[in-house]
Amino acid sequence: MDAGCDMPVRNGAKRPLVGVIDDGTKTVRFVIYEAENTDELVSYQLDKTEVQPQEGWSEQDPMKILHHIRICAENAIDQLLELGYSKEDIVTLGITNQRETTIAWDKFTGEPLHPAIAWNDIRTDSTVDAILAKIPDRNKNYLKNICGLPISPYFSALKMRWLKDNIKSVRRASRDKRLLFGTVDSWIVWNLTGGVHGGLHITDVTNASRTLLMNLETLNWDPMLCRLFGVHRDSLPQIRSSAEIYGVVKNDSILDGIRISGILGNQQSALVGQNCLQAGQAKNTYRSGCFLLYNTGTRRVQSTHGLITTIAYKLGPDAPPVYALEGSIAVAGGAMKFLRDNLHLIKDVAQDTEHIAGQVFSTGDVYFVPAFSGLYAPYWRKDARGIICGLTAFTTKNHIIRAALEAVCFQTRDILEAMHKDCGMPLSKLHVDGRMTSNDLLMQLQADLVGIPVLRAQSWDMSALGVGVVAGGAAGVWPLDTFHALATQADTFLPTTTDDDRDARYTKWKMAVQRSLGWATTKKSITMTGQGKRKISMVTQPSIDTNSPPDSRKNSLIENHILDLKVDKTGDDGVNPYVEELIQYSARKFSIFVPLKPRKTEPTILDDAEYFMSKKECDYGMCECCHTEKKLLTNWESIEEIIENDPEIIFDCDDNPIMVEPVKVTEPFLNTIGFGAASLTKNINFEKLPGLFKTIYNRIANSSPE
Ligand SMILES: Nc1ncnc2c1ncn2[C@@H]1O[C@H](COP(=O)(O)OP(=O)(O)O)[C@@H](O)[C@H]1O
Ligand SMILES: O=P(O)(O)OC[C@H](O)CO
Repeated sequence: MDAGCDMPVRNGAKRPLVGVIDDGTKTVRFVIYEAENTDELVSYQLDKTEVQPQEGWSEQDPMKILHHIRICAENAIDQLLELGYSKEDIVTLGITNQRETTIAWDKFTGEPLHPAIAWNDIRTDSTVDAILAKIPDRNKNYLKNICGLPISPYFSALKMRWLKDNIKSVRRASRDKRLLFGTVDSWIVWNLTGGVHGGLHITDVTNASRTLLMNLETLNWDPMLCRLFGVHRDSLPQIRSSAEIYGVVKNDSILDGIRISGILGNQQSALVGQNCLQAGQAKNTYRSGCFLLYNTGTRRVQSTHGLITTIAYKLGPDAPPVYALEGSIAVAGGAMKFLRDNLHLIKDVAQDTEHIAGQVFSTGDVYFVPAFSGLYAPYWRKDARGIICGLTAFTTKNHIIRAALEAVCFQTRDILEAMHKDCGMPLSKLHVDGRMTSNDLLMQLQADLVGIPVLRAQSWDMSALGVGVVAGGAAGVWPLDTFHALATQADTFLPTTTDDDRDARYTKWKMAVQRSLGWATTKKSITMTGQGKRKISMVTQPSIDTNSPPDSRKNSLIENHILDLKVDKTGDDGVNPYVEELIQYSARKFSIFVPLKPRKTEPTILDDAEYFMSKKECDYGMCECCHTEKKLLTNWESIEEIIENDPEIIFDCDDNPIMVEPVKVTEPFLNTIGFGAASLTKNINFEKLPGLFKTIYNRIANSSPE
């Protein structure tokens, strides 16, 4: 803090103020604290609108996030004025945010290139499969010793990769070196600190550790991971510590001129807010999701039981990183919103859940596994889907709502069991926070179902407090040891069940989880996704039989026909309009996967990196692919093989999609064409080709230049 500042006087105390921006999945808040006082002075909150354009997709409007922050800050500061403070009394700002949610924007215009892809969006399901296909044993934990995370749609690298694969403006921005990627903290800081006029493109270690791209040892972007996921380091933010003065707000908002000195992902922030600053301390935060973090100090513990290793905090550029083991639960409070908005079983989450669920003494043996977007820790099963089981004619909505509350508690037990196995020591008490913890029934159920005391924090919002302390510390107004010395007051809920009771119930929960697994097939048939109609509508000049059903992949093999795969860079800005169409409608199903080098028998991660280096992301002329003639090779033998591998769309080194085009043949049903050095011919039996593929073939064939 600047010495000699004239600080506000309230109740005889002279304390500077710390403002906190808290961008959650469903809400945005602005909170103001007096330094060294853990009670909120004022706060203002707005709900967000989540957009779900397709099943499994979850998007947010990046501009609205900024707008909401602005409104929340203005309203909170209005309240401040009423208390006799002024805006100038806020000496610094901290930012805490939903993690993993990914935004791509244009460095020169500041425009988002796509809505933010939220952390719980599972559109990258098949991207995950494409990556896993090239990893030994399809081992989703293969990268864990580098970045601490399993390969899952949850993490940002998959979302970045999806954006590059699917969104033309993102590819173009990448080609023109205008692309910036970031988690929400980066987006907020860049905009607050000037945006196109020199905004800081930074993130903190805790957020970076959620991308799948940061090396936990070096605390920097890992070159191999960047190549593997096809993300260029130039588009990534600089990784900074969680507590330092990064810069000053430079925009026309009410926050203009205030320093920013703390950034923490919201779960790490809650760990700090709960004062879990010693190795061995843990907290569980119940919000839209639920996240249990266990501080392992400067030791990086690698879980063998489905937990992830993450950075807890790094309190200054020269401070050592502190690590945590995390158990992530995708759906906690989110299940309550589902009961309200989708099933209409309740009207008001806060008032109704406790009241209605409290009218019955048990769930009547009903179990609700809210695996809406798969299951995270410790299962990491993206193929799981939600189930409610054990229904009888006796079941009422009371039982179902109670089962939804219990689901959070059982999932917490799953995590505690894994943590116990990893750390060897069971937790003797559970510190909890988050808005859901205002539900007393939930708290009692939690204690009963895990069998240890549950200690509820005095204030539900530990996420805002955590980064408030950290930002205040970096600005010199909130020494961490003062905070550390504070005993956090808490309500305690003691278990009232026997071990046998709770183990019997837990066994039943595990049975329910088993039933939820494997529900989502990776490749849904066109009928299931409702895409069939849309795809067939692109048929304009069918010249090969298109009557076979579009999803009849089983009969799709043909011999004796030929496709030559080569690059086409015609059309304005280098993108062939048919390629666009392919991308939009069909290419994800039928484009061709193209390793430049023959595959070795045992693929390794380095092969994969090499592949992406050469095809997906090149260093603007420095890599192999720039010298390669743009005709494509594949060693796949059949259309089925292509479909089975669900290949990605292919890009050249300028990030333009590469055309998959049939060769101009004089004899239409030529038997065999050999493999040339720079082109591939494939033998395909058109009799068995699926209708959709024929349509694409014809479309391209008819458009081929003479
Ligand atoms: N009394 C309550 N009982 C059960 N769930 C609640 C209660 N109050 C809020 N919730 C749930 O907790 C979540 C609130 O989280 P919030 O702090 O607004 O989250 P986020 O940061 O995830 O946007 C919502 O999903 C809501 O359904
Ligand atoms: O918005 P929350 O509080 O559910 O937090 C989301 C997490 O940060 C996702 O990892």
